[in-house]
Amino acid sequence: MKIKKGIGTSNAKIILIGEHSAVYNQPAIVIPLTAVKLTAVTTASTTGQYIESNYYTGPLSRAVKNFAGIKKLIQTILQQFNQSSANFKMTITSAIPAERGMGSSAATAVAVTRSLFDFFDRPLSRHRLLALAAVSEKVIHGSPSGMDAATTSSSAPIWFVKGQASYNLPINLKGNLVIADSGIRGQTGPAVATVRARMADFPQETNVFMDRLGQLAYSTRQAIASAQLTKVGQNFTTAQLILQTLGVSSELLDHLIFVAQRNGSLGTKLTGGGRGGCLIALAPDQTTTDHLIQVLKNEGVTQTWVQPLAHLNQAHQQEERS
Ligand SMILES: C[C@@](O)(CCO)CC(=O)[O-]
Repeated sequence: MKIKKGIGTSNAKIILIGEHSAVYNQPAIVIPLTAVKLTAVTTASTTGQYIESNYYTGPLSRAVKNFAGIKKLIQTILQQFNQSSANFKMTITSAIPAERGMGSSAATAVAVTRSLFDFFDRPLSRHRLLALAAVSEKVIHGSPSGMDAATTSSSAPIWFVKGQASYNLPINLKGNLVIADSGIRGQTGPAVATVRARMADFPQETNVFMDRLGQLAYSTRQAIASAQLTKVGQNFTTAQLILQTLGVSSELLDHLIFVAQRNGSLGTKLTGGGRGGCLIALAPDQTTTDHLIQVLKNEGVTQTWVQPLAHLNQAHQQEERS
């Protein structure tokens, strides 16, 4: 007899521009890293509801802390299916490092939702998928823009504005995006809370920064479409200065970004929630890419990924509109 399996997958995500300002309805440009995947597999069981993953292994009922959002998501889906006491085992395997600004929590929510819908043979619209992913993302920082789930569930780059993902993002760039893990956990929740507090205390000044980040997203969109790699790089660097001023960078990130700039990067910034996690650097060619990776590793970077920018154009052309 064939054993029933519910399978869900998702990708890592990298924010090119628009972290934090997306929470305040400014546009963002976000790409999936389709080579860095997360998979959730649900199978039938006779012994309750069991989770096996890097974050938590054990009965679902006992999951706490960093698995609380996913626990709430699973319970919400089971409730909607009238299957609250269904027995199953879910195995989550991930190549996305946790808490590094690469969308690990949203990717988990997306793959878990897809896996459960597949297991119970239910159709899943994109709209419903994103609404459910928000259930767990809200537990993490209260006011998710939704762009992490929109991107980790996609295979094409996204122009994200006011909760709406658009795949109409023409890309005409050569060179490489180098992604480097500082090795320090990012802190999306505290970073979002810092910006929220700043917005409450200094609304006018903080809104100026948000507007500027929004303008940089529009400018980057234009530069991406018209092969202006240098302009994209300048925008990355300007965005980093604003993110630093907002208090979401860190000494280590600032140092690594400085090193990348000194070694051929056309523009370098943190990516994701910040306070740790990853940085992105724009390399115009393979020699610069290899050099950047070497110098960043010499400075203690723990892991690097390279996204060829020309591939983003192909992904855009095969864009999904489900
Ligand atoms: C910091 C933030 O802008 C991106 C986190 O990857 C939060 C969000 O958009 O939900």
